Amino acid sequence: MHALHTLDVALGERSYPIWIGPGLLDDAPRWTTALRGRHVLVVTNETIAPLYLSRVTRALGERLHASVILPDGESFKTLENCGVVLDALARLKANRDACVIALGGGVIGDLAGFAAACWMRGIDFLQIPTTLLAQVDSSVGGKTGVNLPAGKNLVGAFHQPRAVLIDTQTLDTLPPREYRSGLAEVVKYGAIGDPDFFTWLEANATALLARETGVVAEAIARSCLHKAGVVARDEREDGERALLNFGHTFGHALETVSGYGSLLHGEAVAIGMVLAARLSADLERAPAADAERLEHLLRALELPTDLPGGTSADDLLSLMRLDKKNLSGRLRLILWRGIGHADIVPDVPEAMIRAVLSAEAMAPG
Ligand SMILES: NC(=O)c1ccc[n+]([C@@H]2O[C@H](COP(=O)([O-])OP(=O)(O)OC[C@H]3O[C@@H](n4cnc5c(N)ncnc54)[C@H](O)[C@@H]3O)[C@@H](O)[C@H]2O)c1
Ligand SMILES: O=C(O)C(=O)C[C@@H](O)[C@H](O)[C@H](O)COP(=O)(O)O
Ligand SMILES: [Zn+2]
Repeated sequence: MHALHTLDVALGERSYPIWIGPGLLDDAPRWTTALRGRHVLVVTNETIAPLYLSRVTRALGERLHASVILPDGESFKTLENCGVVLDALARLKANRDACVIALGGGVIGDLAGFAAACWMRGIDFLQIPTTLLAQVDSSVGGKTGVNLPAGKNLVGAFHQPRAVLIDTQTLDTLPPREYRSGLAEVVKYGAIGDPDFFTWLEANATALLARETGVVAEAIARSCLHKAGVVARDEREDGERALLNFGHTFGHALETVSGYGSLLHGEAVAIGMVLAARLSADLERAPAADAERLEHLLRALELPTDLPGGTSADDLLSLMRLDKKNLSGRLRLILWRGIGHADIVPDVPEAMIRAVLSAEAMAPG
């Protein structure tokens, strides 16, 4: 057993706790303090509901509550399903002191959080993340939203949760591929800002893959600490927060061309980080050896590092032009100076991006 760990996302009056520990779902006296009013809507999906929903609803006691159980998958992170959640809030007659509980991975967290941001112009929400990816990244920081066919997360709002409850035992039921997908975002924190953490990840790759409890708990806590710090300093991505998008300009384009189906978010980010590192080396901003070290760590964690066969550079570039970091039609990418140091780089020549995509598409295996 590992102790409860509490972190804080410091945002003045809107500060909130991140509770991390095993079995926290059953610690209702702690997490129900985040619920202010009578009405509670739990949003989850058809995979998670049979595993964890009853433990959440049991804790709600006398409150007026209802649940929305969505179909499972990235392709359901849509405006239409946001509407399904809003309709459920209407049926519940939820007032402005109601709370939406997001019980699930990043898809549920982003969508339920966006519905909470929209209902009556913004009500509380509580994040109960059940994937590694959601525990280390998406549940913290208040980026909520949905996809459009034209691109990832193109519609959304910044809306912070009231609290984040990370029950590390929920990872026991998470499929291996989903678990590995979360490791990509963990590697990201080391890659962009914490060389010591990167070295720690290299040393603990086998233990992480084997899901050794203490090592996983430490990876979660260090990731949340990094993200909470960035969010506290730059909540709305006016500067530093954009670094958390390392690998995402490529990654989001890959997810979109794959039709939000074949590649998981973390897998797309892993490939995207390798592309960003190689591009940085091509631009002589970073040592090529660091790109190789990143690739090596991702491979050790059994994550993909190559573009899927048949990916069109033109299709990816066209999607990258709609990335939210771009300004006045100009691409802005997150590149790096090597392990632990990332930068926002405007005006990266498209020919260089095309070259890295084409070299990658032609590489063997
Ligand atoms: N808001 C942010 O800051 C942020 C950050 C990173 C990613 N994201 C978004 O998060 C999404 C990806 O999140 P994800 O990787 O959690 O994917 P996901 O939400 O699709 O969950 C992955 C899979 O695991 C299943 N699952 C969840 N918890 C489980 C459990 N405990 N046991 C068994 N199965 C379980 C889900 O049903 C799903 O099939 C993407 O849409 C991405 O854009 C958002
Ligand atoms: O919290 C952030 O800021 C991030 O960029 C975290 C990313 O891992 C995450 O995938 C996020 O949803 C991407 O944001 P977007 O602004 O590019 O949609
Ligand atoms: Zn991400």
